[in-house]
Amino acid sequence: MGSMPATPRSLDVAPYDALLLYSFGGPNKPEDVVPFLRNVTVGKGIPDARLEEVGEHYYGFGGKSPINEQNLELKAALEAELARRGIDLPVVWGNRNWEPFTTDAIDELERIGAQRAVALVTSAYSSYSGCRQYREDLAVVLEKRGQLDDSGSTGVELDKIRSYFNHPGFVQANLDAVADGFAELVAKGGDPRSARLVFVTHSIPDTMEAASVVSQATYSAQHLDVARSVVAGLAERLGHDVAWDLAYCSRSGPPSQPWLEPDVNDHLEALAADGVTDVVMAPIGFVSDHMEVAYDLDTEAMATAGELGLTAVRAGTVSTREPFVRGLVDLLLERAAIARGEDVAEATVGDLPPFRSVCAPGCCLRRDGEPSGVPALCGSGLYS
Ligand SMILES: CC1=C(CCC(=O)O)c2cc3nc(cc4[nH]c(cc5[nH]c(cc1n2)c(C)c5CCC(=O)O)c(CCC(=O)O)c4C)C(CCC(=O)O)=C3C
Ligand SMILES: [Fe+2]
Repeated sequence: MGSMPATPRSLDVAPYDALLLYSFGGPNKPEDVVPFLRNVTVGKGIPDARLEEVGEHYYGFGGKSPINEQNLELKAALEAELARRGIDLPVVWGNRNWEPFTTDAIDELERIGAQRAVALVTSAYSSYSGCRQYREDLAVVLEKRGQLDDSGSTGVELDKIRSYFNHPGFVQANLDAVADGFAELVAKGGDPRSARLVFVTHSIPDTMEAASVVSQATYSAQHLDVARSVVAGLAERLGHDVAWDLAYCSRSGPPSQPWLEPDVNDHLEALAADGVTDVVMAPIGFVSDHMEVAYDLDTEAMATAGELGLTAVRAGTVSTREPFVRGLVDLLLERAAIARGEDVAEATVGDLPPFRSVCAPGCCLRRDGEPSGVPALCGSGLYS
């Protein structure tokens, strides 16, 4: 992966007095599934048939998503890494769509006396779904609590760590996971030289993809950048090149609405038709093995691969891999230095710049040129 930029030297987290680990949330038991799906889809125009289908995915796993336990593991790993470096900073966990909800997390920040916290969202890429929606939910919840005015929060102040898809820690952890995936393929009797590496991420509507360019490069371009970095590192480790593609999973929305393609199942079919026999799927779009991975990849895409007679392996997500967790703490220190007005080197790998710590006007809207009218924190203005 070439030269790795040095980690920030200062261990100063001022002006922050808490880290908010901010995630999507998921159901813990069957009775949670419908209310959770209602929270996720309010005002989104997702067809009922799709919702029933997604509900079945959750019921198939006992009505419980693995995402909450995975976030607790990440929280524990972050706490351990902070302690290892001698950094004293409480970590508070909250979710947009399930318990502990955003408002619970803000209660907790108030309880511990936090004045200014920094949010780390469990989405590495920038788009409406991975960036602005998190920022909007923070603002809307503060507004409901009567803690928002034109200048932002009147309670605990909240900043955000930049989209970290091209941070060395995230890329390194993905490279390690893909290399492990290739080792598993070999153990299964596959041929790493002829295997196809299929990077996978969550599909989004084409309109959301187009709007995501304001954040410095589109959602798909961000993934291609990570993919190229991982492929370069993998070729070094394996001693030969590997052919690769980017495919998408978890499409929803009406069929009339175009979303990013190819779908991973269609893509596996096309590969098999082309004579490919071995595949490694790498879910670089997700930070842990939550339901999109457990169902859409491990259940559905693996079944497709089986029907096609492919030897297939699903590589791991970054989850609590050491380079990822270390990188997140580096990003926290970087963000703190930026908040203090210091000149910091923002580490990246690949061809794209470090993404902004304070989102630009019009960044990551749902659709191009359509301001939502919904306030959002951590940007250049509450309604920009
Ligand atoms: C880019 C992206 C990420 C990655 C970034 C990030 O991690 O944030 C992500 C993550 C996740 N998506 C998740 C679940 C769902 N996403 C849905 C719907 C949608 N996702 C979208 C995009 C994304 N989603 C979009 C454009 C929609 C259409 C509606 C809308 O415009 O918002 C729906 C509704 C039903 C359906 O349509 O599938 C569900 C249930 C879970 C929880 C999994 C668990 O429980 O383990 C997680 C981590
Ligand atoms: Fe989603």
